[in-house]
Amino acid sequence: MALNPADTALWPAPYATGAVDATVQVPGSKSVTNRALVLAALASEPGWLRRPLRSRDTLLMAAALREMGVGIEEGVGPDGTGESWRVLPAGLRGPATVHVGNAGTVMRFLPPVAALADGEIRFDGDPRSYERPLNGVIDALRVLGARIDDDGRGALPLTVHGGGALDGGPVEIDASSSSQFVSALLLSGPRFNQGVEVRHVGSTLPSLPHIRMTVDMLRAVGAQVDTPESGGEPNVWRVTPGALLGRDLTIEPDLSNAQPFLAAALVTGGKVVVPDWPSRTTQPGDRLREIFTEMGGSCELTEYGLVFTGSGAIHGIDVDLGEVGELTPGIAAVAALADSPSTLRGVSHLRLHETDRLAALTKEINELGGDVTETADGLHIRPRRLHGGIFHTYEDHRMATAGAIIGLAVEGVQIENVATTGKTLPDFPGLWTGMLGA
Ligand SMILES: O=C(O)C1=C[C@@H](OP(=O)(O)O)[C@@H](O)[C@H](O)C1
Ligand SMILES: C=C(OP(=O)(O)O)C(=O)O
Repeated sequence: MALNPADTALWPAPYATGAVDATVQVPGSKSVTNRALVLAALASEPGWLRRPLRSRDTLLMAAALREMGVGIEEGVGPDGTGESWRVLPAGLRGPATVHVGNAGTVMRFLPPVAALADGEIRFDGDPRSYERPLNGVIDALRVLGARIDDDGRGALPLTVHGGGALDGGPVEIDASSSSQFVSALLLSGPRFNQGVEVRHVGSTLPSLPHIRMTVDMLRAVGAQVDTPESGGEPNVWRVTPGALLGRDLTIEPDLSNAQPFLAAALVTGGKVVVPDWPSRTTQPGDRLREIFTEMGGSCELTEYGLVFTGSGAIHGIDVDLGEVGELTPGIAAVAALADSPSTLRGVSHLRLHETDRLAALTKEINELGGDVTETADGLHIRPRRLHGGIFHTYEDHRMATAGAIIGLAVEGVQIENVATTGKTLPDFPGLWTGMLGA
């Protein structure tokens, strides 16, 4: 999936001439879709995913599983919608090549699956995927009995020599650079001969809601999981070996991708409704209800969805985003337009995301006239009057949506490569202009 030259084109971010008032149907969650695909592929019977996200990250996940022998069919489910995938698990096998793009979920969740396959599975991806940490998964899989060839950097590219089964058992990892190391081992854990016991021995552990999402989804397909929250030791997760059920799962809207639309209500003093906002969820984006309320909005969660209203005022915030790191770019964009300074903390691991997000946000907001400084673990943002200019995105979907938020309030912002939003949000420009009534 090489970039095509049009991807580097500039997209004039729409400037809002008034308050937005829109209902935005946000596509399915990347994190839920990619976990559901893995769990369905490892199950002992077929399953359904309804309203799955079809974006670059999830299509790469589906393509990789198909490469390893899993059937994933387009389907019309019992609810009559055509928006379904039917997953038919099969004996996982190589030889196969998996292209991970720059999807953290694909590069981390699939090596354990490949270790269960019969044959050689080669992993490759975008240039940035070579720089993103994978050592936690590679080292752990070796301890658990897998044979992996890599170039010694603990990163892509690599080859997993699947032996058809894996011993499993106890393993220690340092997941301070990505919670996805823990999720990856837990997701395949029920299929390891001895299950798995993952002990995080590093300093901080980011993105805990995403680990809870993994645990919840494992339990929903019949796995037995012991966690620190269920009375176990701190930082230890245990998965018992056993068969997984095929389920019929409707994917929730992606609440992190709802962020730019809620931000639009905040920035323009308008109103945005997101239908089907779940009343209970492990998605980190649910924290936006609290964070964006503190920044000046108000929200009401109804049976229909979330109604979010801006007041016309935008306030700065001092907040630890360690649990919800993927919300940082959108919060930084709103903070740059606020009436007081902000401090975003607990997100040093963002330097190893799609791009170095702390450096990228600092540079791009400052080039529009802002005053952002990087700290050891986050950003200080002092709002200043911004001007138009090019907002570079570094092939990072959340940089592009952050730039679009600023563009609502600042005339003349041009987003480089807005197509990069396709990593998790198909047709972002269409949804954005639709929201603005264009
Ligand atoms: O498991 C997941 O689905 C994710 C976990 C988080 O990763 P990190 O823990 O690496 O930040 C998050 O930032 C990413 O967008 C999705
Ligand atoms: C960090 C992110 O993605 P990934 O799953 O590639 O880690 C993200 O979506 O913000």
